[in-house]
Amino acid sequence: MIEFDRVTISYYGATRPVLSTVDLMVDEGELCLVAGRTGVGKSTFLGAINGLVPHFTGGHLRGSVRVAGQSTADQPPREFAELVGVVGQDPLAGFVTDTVEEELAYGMEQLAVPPDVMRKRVEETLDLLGIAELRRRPLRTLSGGQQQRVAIGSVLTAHPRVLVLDEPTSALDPTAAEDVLAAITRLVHDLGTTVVVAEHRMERVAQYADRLLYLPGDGSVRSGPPAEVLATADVAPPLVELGRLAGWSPLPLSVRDARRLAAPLRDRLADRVPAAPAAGERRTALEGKGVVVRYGELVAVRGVDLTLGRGEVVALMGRNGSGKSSLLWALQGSGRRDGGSVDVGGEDPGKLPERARALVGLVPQTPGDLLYLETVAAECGQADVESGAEPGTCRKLLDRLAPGIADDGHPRDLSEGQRLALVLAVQLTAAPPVLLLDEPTRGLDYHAKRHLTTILAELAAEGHAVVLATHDVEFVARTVGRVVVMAEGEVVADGPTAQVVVSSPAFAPQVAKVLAPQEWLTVDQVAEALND
Ligand SMILES: Nc1ncnc2c1ncn2[C@@H]1O[C@H](COP(=O)(O)OP(=O)(O)OP(=O)(O)O)[C@@H](O)[C@H]1O
Ligand SMILES: Nc1ncnc2c1ncn2[C@@H]1O[C@H](COP(=O)(O)OP(=O)(O)OP(=O)(O)O)[C@@H](O)[C@H]1O
Repeated sequence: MIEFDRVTISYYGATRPVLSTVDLMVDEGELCLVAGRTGVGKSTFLGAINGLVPHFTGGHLRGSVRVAGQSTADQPPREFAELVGVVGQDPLAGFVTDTVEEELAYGMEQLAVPPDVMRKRVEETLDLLGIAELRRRPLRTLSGGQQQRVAIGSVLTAHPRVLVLDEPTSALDPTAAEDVLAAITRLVHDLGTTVVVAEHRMERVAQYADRLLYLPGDGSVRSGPPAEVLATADVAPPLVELGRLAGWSPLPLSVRDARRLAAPLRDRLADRVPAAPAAGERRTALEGKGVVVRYGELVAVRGVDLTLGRGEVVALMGRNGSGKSSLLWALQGSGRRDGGSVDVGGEDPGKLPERARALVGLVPQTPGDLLYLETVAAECGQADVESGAEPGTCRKLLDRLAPGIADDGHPRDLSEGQRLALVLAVQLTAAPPVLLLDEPTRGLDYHAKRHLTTILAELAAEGHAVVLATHDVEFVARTVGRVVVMAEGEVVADGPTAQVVVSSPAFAPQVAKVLAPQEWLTVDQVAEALND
């Protein structure tokens, strides 16, 4: 169905090609997971399938890419729309209409699908993605995860023969991610749709994949059965790491497979307890009382009380649309706040717009909005100057999160994960007393996330308070000491990580599911216990 014949892709100014002489065949009805470290070229690879690369992104392609026998060189990407449906990394950028319903119908209108069929598919898709209530909503008023659902829905309705998805679950809550993947697997089984999906959170997709396309970073693409390729890949989901640690073969890709192998490991761990983080006496860094955020009739945050201690790293979790981003912006001070108070060291950031950024930093869901200079070096230099940090501070942080980014590159040309890493580095350089991060792991590989965990722990040790709104349960398990869960604008759970996540079907990390009823959260904890 998809055929790469000696494909080499280079961007201008780059020292080496992103892909080099790649030969590859993907059969009809296969579900392929594309994986590799941040910035290796996953989006470039996906873009080549419908000709977006190089037609829209610039760069140069040698060799040929064919889909269902048609070459991408001969036709512009829009001619491929009937054949290849694409969901990009930034849903908002891909929207062409104003409301949810219009967006779901748009693709079908272009293909002249009869109105009665169109109606039916729109209804099915609204239900499938749990967005029926949002049907008349303007797209720009949706939460990040709601937008991502619409973006996926609008492509599914057109029933393309090939579906290309770039990090399709990065903004979805764990349950929604499972639903979307189930819907996609159904298309593969029922309609023979061919699916190519890039995803950093491999734990969400690996078990559904027929094949793994792994980009090691040297321009090649390694292709094979997921468990086989993962045995040596330098990115792997927690289950695979646990399997490597315990010596399981074949490596498990689903929790169910892992549980079957796990009895001996549970026995070895039976008399150990996971090391618990020490919770000391903490001075308050931020106190929010009765915070309310309204958008017209809709109350997004309903009188939330939240106190953050200095030295705390806290995760804010909860379904898409439960009010996490709204709460973060209200706490930061530049977002809406229709009631309640926020106190940071005796000041209210909402009443001091010019001071707000110095008191509370926020990395938004679309981090690129914060970048406005021409080069990576200029952004880093500016961050050092503005924060009074030693020259080179920001660049060092960036290198820990995403190594190898050129100084003279334009932030616009960075991969999604690289751009997020840059914005994180800028904010971490400023290091205000309170730091709020909205979904800070999109586009980041497992190594980058490990470094982020360490950097946040260092900040906490210096007395900063950090809150991350996230759906990345694996990142939460290794990074935070406390989890706050929101539902419909209210806080419904607040406590130590293990207590909140272990027994939750949605928020439990893979290790907890495999080793339950024991309360292990991460592979590192298990490794440490086995070494004792
Ligand atoms: N339009 C462009 N011009 C110049 N360089 C680019 C362009 N697009 C991407 N690059 C560079 O090419 C490399 C591959 O980028 P790509 O977006 O394909 O990576 P990725 O694996 O999808 O990354 P991520 O995991 O962050 O999504 C990166 O180093 C990036 O900086
Ligand atoms: N500008 C707006 N106008 C109207 N409604 C809005 C607006 N911004 C957000 N909402 C709604 O408020 C609710 C909370 O949105 P918010 O972005 O805070 O959720 P979230 O928990 O961060 O979601 P996600 O996990 O998807 O990012 C959602 O139902 C959303 O559709």
